[in-house]
Amino acid sequence: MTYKNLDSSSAFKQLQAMPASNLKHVLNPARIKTYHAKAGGGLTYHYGAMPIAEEHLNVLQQLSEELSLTEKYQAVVDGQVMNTGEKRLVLHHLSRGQVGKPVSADGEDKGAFYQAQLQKIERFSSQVRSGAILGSTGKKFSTVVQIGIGGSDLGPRALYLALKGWCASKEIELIDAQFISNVDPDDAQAVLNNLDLESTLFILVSKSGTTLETLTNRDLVIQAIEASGIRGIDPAKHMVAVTSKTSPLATSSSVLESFFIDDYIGGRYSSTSAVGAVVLSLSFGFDVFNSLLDGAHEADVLALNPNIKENAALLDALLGVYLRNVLLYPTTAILPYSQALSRFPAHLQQLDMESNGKHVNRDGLSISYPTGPVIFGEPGTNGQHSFYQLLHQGTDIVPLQFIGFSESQYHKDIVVEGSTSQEKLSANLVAQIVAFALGKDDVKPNKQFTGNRPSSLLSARQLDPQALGALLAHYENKVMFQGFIWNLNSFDQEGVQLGKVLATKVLDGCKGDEVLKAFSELL
Ligand SMILES: O=P(O)(O)OC[C@H]1O[C@H](O)[C@H](O)[C@@H](O)[C@@H]1O
Repeated sequence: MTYKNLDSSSAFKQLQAMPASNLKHVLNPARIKTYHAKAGGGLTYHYGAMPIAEEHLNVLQQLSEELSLTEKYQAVVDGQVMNTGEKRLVLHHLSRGQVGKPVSADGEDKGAFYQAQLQKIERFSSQVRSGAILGSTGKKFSTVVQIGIGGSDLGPRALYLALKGWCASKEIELIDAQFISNVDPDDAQAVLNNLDLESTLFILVSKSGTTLETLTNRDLVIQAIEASGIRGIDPAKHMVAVTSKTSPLATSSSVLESFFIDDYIGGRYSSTSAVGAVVLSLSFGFDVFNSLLDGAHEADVLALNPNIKENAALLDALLGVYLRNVLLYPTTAILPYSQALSRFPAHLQQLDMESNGKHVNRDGLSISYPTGPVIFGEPGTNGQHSFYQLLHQGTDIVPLQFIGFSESQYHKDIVVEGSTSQEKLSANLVAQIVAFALGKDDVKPNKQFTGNRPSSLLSARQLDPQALGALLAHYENKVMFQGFIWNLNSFDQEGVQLGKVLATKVLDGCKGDEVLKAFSELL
């Protein structure tokens, strides 16, 4: 298996020498019907509006082989140490099914460990949902509140919002979930204001068990419960923990129950582990969460295929690198035409930018080509009335990743002027792809659309648990493959440490650091 920097790849040099296809000339119905690949969970990845032709795809296939991309993925799922910075295995795929060989570490079978945690979560969540486990004053739990930040917040929150409507439409009994993440006390207070504490279960989630924001919010919540004056209420009976066995939280006796993850699942990859399992199983029931795992596993299996035309995540990764490293586009927008995916772009921001926002390769050596793009996004059509102006006519070209579904979740809709709202939503999505690709001439310069602006589309019939699981895994695998292409270690995040260290110094009175002191006096 070869590890080398992208700029030493002969396929990459070949790609750089090839002119891009102009979408204004190549986009046609036949191409749209041909350029797609299955992405699992009923999802399809469409790449007809990418500025490439068969020649580019052939060279991208060579690039994939030259850089041993699927072999590296195989090494991940077989349990090799692929997080080189922290010398750890990378096992998030195993949290939703076995893709490679059985993996043992720390003297245990890791697949069995994740399964055992899932079984424990299944039991606990069904006992809470049935009322077999009650709050300390005898009330049934009707709300759960996840306290966590980063990967312990963004993914689970995005998935909760994504499935709430689908579950309601299936008449699945919902336990409402809320989230506290920011150390800004107003975040916790805004959630606490509307809670009936007697029927609330808090889920304290921190893999490390040391994150300042999360521990502070835990204390804030405990104090609020103690100060509530509710007779007989016991904070310990209203809190569960999700953490790693080695964390300081693991031995805490002040929780009702603990669920475990381990150091081999990074925070931003932890939505399919206990980090997402507890809140989603409590809210929707374990079966819904299990279907999400099935969709993710299906996408993981597809991602092993060495044929890039049959491997949506790999192809998306390669096309993304083409846009970033050959055409030198610095950003990517995530545009879900689904209100339920309102927090999905925020999750992808962490997933992508914390994984691949790196300037040294996996061996710690400087690299001289661009790596991860800036990721941002909002649901359509809202974004159309906001930042799409720049996307259509700005001086930077921003590659676009559309996500869309032909059916709504609730199936409640109205016909106005001959079309349903869902049809209007889909029509807008299609219109945008074509407008970006083909543009429009006009005698007035300010009304001209230059076009040739690339996009892709991930689509499915409906945003259901399988499609959502596959969507999540698609992006995790895309980011992983891009990390391999850039020769990065995508699984550590040293870039977030400096700010944490300096914030501690500020809290300690800056200890001789004049600049920190000067700034801290401003607030
Ligand atoms: O789950 P925790 O250990 O509390 O970590 C929460 C988050 O904080 C860190 O600063 C990392 O940048 C994130 O990757 C992580 O997800």
